[in-house]
Amino acid sequence: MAKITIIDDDQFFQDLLAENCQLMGHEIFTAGSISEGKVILSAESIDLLFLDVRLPDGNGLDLLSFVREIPSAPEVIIITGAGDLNGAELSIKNGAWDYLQKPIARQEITLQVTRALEYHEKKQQVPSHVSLNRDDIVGKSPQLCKCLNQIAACAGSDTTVLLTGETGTGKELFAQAIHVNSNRSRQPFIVVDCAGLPEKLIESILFGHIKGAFTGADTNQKGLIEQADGGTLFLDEVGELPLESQKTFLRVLQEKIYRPLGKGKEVSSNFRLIAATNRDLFAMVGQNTFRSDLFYRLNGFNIHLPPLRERPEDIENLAMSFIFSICCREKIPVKGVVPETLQVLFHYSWPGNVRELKQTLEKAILADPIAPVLYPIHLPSEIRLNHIHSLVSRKQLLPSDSTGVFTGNDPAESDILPTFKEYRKLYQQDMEKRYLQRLMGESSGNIVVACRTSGLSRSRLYDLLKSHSLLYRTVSES
Ligand SMILES: Nc1ncnc2c1ncn2[C@@H]1O[C@H](COP(=O)(O)OP(=O)(O)OP(=O)(O)O)[C@@H](O)[C@H]1O
Repeated sequence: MAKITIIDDDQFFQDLLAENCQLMGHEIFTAGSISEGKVILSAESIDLLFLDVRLPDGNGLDLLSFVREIPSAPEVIIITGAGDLNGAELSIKNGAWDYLQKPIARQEITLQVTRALEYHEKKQQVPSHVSLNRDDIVGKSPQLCKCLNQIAACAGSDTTVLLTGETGTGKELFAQAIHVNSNRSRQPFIVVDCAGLPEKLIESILFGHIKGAFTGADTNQKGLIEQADGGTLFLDEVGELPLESQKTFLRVLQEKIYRPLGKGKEVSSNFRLIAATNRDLFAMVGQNTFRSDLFYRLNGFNIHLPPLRERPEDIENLAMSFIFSICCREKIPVKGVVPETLQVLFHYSWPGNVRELKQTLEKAILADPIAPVLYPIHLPSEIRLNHIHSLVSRKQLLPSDSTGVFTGNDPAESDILPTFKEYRKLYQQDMEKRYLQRLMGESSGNIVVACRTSGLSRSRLYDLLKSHSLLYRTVSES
């Protein structure tokens, strides 16, 4: 049994949430304001906090810094009304577990409580907890959390870090996060693109030169190694370095001294080294295409970033975050997404990983900037076709259950394409049924509340419930 606090001044919602969590076997503490909430949070060892944004004595998000200092480190689920999305996004970046927008279905509450408490329990088992500024890193799959914990463990030291993983998994993003979380964060983060270094100019680019060192050297030029002094040197795509250039790197990485071209004496630079590659450096050492001494110099602390297909739980969060940031950048209203679109994204294997997901959403949004919602039709055809093929191969072809209600499999994917009218009817029935289920759940069966929320007359609502065979114990008082 976990301890859950609900801070919300909406009595109806507070009761609904409390009842739901009690049924799950948890102990509930409720508060209607920030000040009442603080009293509970100080007195009890709380595991999960539901926090409303608009509270009578201030903005709920202001409580987050207080919550961060609580020894039990509760998970926080932000409750928002329409229009609070900005603050909610910010709270996620500040470590909140998730945010839910009212009205919220019971199933959604149950799922979030289960997941957040599972995560909280696992987190308690990690012996030392190091706080981490995760910046723009989105995702909460166990695989990603493991990498974040590794960052937290190594950021504070000067250990050399080797980031490995397929293209687009976020190696550069993680390298930046290590820098930002280190005590060098106020100093430069210098990227060396090892794949694009012209072999002939490599020494000049890395070590710099003084005026007159060679024809065309008209001024003194600082090299990347000097620029990284005091900060972090990030060797991106280090596996692409030709053997000859590897030798040039080795000495400066080992001894941190170098000689700018044309200069008589050597100079030193104090940098922290991070490298990244999508190649298997160990195998390359075996094939004599990568120097073993350089490999062991780089491989101080290895963080392997898993491909997106191995952590599909992150797809939805990444997609929502990208849609939000792309729409803000384009100065267009933030688009909604239908579950079918997420399903297509979910079933794709993303060989280009997070970068490909981001570019796909960029294309989808820009293809129809004024559409308020992203439908599967907005996605590139190869990704949609991939989804259709996977549906077909799983033989999910039958559209209806015994009541004739569309059950979630798309009839357009079945062997026989239905007429447009049939297709629309199946979809409409499914939508109606889902809406009514949620409506009645959130109204706790109160027919007056359900009519007010839905805008339906009492007789129309009864007719609809009957036609969908939805039997509810209804309450009539207002
Ligand atoms: N967990 C994440 N959260 C948010 N954005 C991410 C995440 N992972 C990757 N990205 C984004 O995906 C894109 C690719 O990431 P990045 O350049 O760090 O990948 P990479 O592994 O270094 O790729 P490459 O090997 O091709 O250089 C960037 O726009 C980055 O911001």
